Amino acid sequence: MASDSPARPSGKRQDTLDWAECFMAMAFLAAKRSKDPSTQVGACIVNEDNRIVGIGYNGFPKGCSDDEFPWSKTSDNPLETKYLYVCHAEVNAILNKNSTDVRNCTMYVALFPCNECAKIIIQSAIREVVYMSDKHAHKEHTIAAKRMFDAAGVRYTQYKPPHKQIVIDFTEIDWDSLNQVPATPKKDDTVTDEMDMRKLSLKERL
Ligand SMILES: Nc1ccn([C@H]2C[C@H](O)[C@@H](COP(=O)(O)O)O2)c(=O)n1
Ligand SMILES: [Zn+2]
Repeated sequence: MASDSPARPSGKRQDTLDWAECFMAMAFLAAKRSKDPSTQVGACIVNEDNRIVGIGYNGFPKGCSDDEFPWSKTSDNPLETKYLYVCHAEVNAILNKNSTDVRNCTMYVALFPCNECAKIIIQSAIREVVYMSDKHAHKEHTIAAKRMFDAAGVRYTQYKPPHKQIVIDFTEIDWDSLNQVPATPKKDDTVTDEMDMRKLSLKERL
């Protein structure tokens, strides 16, 4: 009798993330890099073989310092708000692509794309957008984006996550070995190795 007979399950893990959950989680993880104090958006582009070909989050363009450009939402002077400078997550994900193009790909994104991103999504031949939140559905930029997606044949579907949270636990694999510091360094010891520095600060916290 074959060992992988349906009558005898192989014993594989059942509680893995499915593709959609995994890619949406990647988008949310990328969003953690955003310096925007009010809204952090991430996007993850996946090809037809379920390979990730681009990831991005909202932020200022290269060379435009996060510390110098404004993060405000409002100001008497529009030049002092973030809106004139920030690159949206969707555009960054497309620009960050590690393949020739993103033709026929699917974009997973935390927030429904605006009209400007929709134009770029369409022109780059992305075929599907899977989004989590549609909180700006009533706004013109979303209505215009949907109008363009409908005309261009880009499908968009809201993702309903099966779980409210996914926990990433750094202690799962080998936390103990990180905490094994060979010897307690004396106060005046010079620690040069980056990992040793981490061990030290971990140990200090214990
Ligand atoms: N689909 C979207 C929508 C928005 N963003 C970015 C642009 C801003 O950094 C932020 C929105 O700021 P708020 O007006 O909520 O303070 O999110 C994006 O990347 N993709
Ligand atoms: Zn946008």
